[in-house]
Amino acid sequence: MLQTSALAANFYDILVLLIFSLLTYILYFYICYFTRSSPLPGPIPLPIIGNVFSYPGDADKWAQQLQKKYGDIYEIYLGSARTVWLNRSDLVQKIMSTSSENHFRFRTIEHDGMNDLGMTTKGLFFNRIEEDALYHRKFFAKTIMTPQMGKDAVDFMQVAFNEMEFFLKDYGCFDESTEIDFAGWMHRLMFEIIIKLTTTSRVYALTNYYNSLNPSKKTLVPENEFLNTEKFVNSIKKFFDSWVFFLFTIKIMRGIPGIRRTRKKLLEEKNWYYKSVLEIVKMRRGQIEQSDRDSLSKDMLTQFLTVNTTKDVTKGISDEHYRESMSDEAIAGNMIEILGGGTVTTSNTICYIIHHVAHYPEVQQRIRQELDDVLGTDRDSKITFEDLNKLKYCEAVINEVSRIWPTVPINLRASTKPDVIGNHKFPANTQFVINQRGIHLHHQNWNNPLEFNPSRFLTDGESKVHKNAFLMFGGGVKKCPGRNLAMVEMKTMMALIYRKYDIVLVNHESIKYHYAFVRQCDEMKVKVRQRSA
Ligand code: HEM
Repeated sequence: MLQTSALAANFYDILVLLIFSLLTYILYFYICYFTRSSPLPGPIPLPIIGNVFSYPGDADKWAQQLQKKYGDIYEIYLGSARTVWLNRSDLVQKIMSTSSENHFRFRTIEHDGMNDLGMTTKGLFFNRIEEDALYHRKFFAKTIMTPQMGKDAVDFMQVAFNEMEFFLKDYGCFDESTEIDFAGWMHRLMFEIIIKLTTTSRVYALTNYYNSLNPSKKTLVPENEFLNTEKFVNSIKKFFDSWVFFLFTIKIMRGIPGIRRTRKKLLEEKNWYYKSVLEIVKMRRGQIEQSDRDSLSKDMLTQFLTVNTTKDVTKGISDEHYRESMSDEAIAGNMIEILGGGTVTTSNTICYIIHHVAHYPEVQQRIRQELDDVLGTDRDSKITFEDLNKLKYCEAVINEVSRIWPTVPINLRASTKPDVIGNHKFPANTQFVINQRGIHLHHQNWNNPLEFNPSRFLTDGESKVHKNAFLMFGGGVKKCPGRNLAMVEMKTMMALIYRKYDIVLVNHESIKYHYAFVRQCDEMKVKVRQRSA
């Protein structure tokens, strides 16, 4: 009896101590919060979890809601980390500067979520080893950014598009009643293209997709490294889902049972993707070892694999810091980002172009006029890289769709030095969130910002006036290194589609998508017809 009451007293003491500690912590938290330097408008955070309880699962929607309520600069706490959200072009000027003095060199501050996902020591996107990331970017400059890459892309896009046409015909897609998921085909097409351009391999992603839709008609696929392209394409989509999960789900929440299961699944998926790419890297290394240097292709994967070896096919990529060859793990880390970046961004943007243009017949008419003028009236003629440079209106359409409905609506940057932005002082290691869509639709930057008007991007349009008001590819030292390739791919695709086909949307109203850092089109049902006019 005595023991029980002693236990109860102990329990009571512990409870009081816990409550006292908790209250002290809450008091301390709010004293720090209300006396913080450079306070900005924003919702009052809760201790430990900050403002994440009001995250609606879509950072783009959240950013627009918050901008309406708190203006062009506000703060949000993700857990205990303060993040500063910027919504006007002049506020991002320093971040988007191309000067070598730009100290906004990382996407995030030290981030336990991205560490958990294994992204902060590899690749480019979230790599916090600055020298590594800068070095990896050099490979883009020597491969993806070159005019030769653009030329190869135009040529191969036409081969892959012909294959897709073949399957669509066989699928009965030109019949009055057949609907196809345009997004599904685009994801496979762009995956095929980026693999071919960066590794020289063919992987037959369209054939595999066709087989998956048509189990009775198995078309044979030649032997290749990426046999399971369906799994690859789905893993790439999940890879981007995992970015958002690990960015916005704070550590303490990742331990809660249901959420812990999601974390586990996403990690498994990412690990499958990484390991599968790693196997391909190892296989290619084995092939290179058996080959003469002169017989090697100069694709991106071969450049990664041979740099600083006796079979080096790169031209001056290595620098004073990098005298070693690149490890298979580092190469796989780069490749998963390149294949991911090269697949989901362009394929989704093409879907959004089709969706928007379908609502503006006069825009479609003008696209066709330009295509007829530049490419002639033979709708099967070969398209060249030089032709694409003349497609100024098509380029304006791509830009206008991306202004109104950017595929990457929100961007991230962390400072490495103290700085002043919008008259507010921020210490080093401040996390900034750039509301790219908010900037694209800001009335201070654009006339009638909600109006869909591609002409604003023509030479005599208004777009040249506004610095940093258009951030389709981001800007500054981390600006998208795939941008030239992406523009070539999208213009080629527009030419291939609009000169020959009418695409009829099944659902005119809304786009079925979810936010995964990239806005991912989940499905876009369309009917495809031979061009009528
Ligand atoms: C429509 C197509 C595309 C869009 C809208 C797009 C958009 C973007 C944006 C907004 C960023 C962030 C830039 C910044 O932080 O300032 C980015 C980064 C990046 N993109 Fe793209 N991108 C596209 C195509 C591509 C392609 C085709 C590739 C690869 C072949 C690619 C690879 C990358 C990589 C590796 C980064 C990370 C750069 C770094 O962190 O240093 N992107 N992209």
